[in-house]
Amino acid sequence: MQTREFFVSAPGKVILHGEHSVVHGKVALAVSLNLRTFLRLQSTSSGEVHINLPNIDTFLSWEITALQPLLAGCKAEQGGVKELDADLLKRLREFTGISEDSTDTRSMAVLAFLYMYLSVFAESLASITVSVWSELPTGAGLGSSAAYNVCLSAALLSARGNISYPLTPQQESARWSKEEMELINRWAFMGEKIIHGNPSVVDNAVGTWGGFLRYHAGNITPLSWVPILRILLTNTKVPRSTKVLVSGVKDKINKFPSVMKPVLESVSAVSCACEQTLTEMAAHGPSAELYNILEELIDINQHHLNVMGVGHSSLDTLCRVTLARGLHSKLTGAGGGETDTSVIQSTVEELKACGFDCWETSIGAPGVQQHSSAALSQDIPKILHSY
Ligand SMILES: Nc1ncnc2c1ncn2[C@@H]1O[C@H](COP(=O)(O)OP(=O)(O)O)[C@@H](O)[C@H]1O
Ligand SMILES: C[C@@](O)(CCOP(=O)(O)O)CC(=O)O
Ligand SMILES: [Mg+2]
Repeated sequence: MQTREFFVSAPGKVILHGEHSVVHGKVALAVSLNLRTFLRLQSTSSGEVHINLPNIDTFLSWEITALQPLLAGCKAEQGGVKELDADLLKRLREFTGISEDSTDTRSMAVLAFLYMYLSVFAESLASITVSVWSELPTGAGLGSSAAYNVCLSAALLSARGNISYPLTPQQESARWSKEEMELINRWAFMGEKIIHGNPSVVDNAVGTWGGFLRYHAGNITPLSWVPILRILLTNTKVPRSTKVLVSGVKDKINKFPSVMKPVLESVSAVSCACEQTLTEMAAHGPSAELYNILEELIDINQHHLNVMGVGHSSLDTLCRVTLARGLHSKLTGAGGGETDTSVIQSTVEELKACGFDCWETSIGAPGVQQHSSAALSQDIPKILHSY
């Protein structure tokens, strides 16, 4: 390992349309958020691996000699990671005592970290300390798991020497090459598989590449012509697990295939209609009529998501409150919408009175990056250094 300490970050995401149906091969439109997860990796000589996850109050360490036996029989990945190593995952579950049906926040984060660390460093386990802190709420549908996995993947692969450290001494932030980012994305997907069970690739793709993406059946197309959308994010703070929701939708499709398949198809059509409307806005300028179409599509999609069984009474409250002020909302894994200025403040106040967290954020942030410590707001290195 060449560098003693370095920092990386990756953004969260909002899915405009296509959550859940994307898992079943349909079109999704997603955009990165200007809310990021930050990771500090430090090489040490302690003979231990430390992970500090202050957002979820988790601080753990292991002796490398205790981890080494878990690798018995494992082949080191030569960069072409495609499938989860089920045997390694099983040994890790036994070692950590994390059962297969666990969706516990801490357990999932620890399992994803240990799996990636052991796989990437299989040839020679290194003493490192990894600290991760995020601006994203955890488990609120904003892709915190993907931002976490993308950061882990980028940092571990760099530290292992599988990809470069792109930052030069003159730079504040830098990105990896296309090939390196593809590798980051593939390893991040392994982490998503551990946390989500059956993820699409959308969240880790947005965390890796950033910007606005169209995703369909393995093909990622960046969209560069999107008009400015103001997104009012609302976190209803109702705890839920993506893994459980995704598997619930699958059960529903299996139980009522002829009812549910047209719903997935319709969501896909909503994504395409939204994409077409955004293209028209970019070509001819936004108009009230086009914004109206975007709003109607949001309402239609939210109804479809309710049909899939991933709604919640708190989301119904949110939609009711915002609609009373002429705003249209849908969940994004769990929440999103679009707006006009004077109405926002009063809507935010009313949503906060319902017990929800609410904030406006910008979209289209860059994907995974390496940063100099000086380039980060002072608070972030301070938080990451304090563990
Ligand atoms: N900052 C973080 N620190 C530690 N673990 C995290 C962090 N952010 C996300 N995670 C992991 O990701 C999980 C949340 O993933 P998920 O249920 O997919 O929700 P979402 O991705 O919408 O936030 C958490 O339970 C935790 O295991
Ligand atoms: C529901 C889904 O479409 C998005 C999940 O997003 P999040 O983890 O809830 O932020 C699942 C997926 O695409 O893997
Ligand atoms: Mg997630």
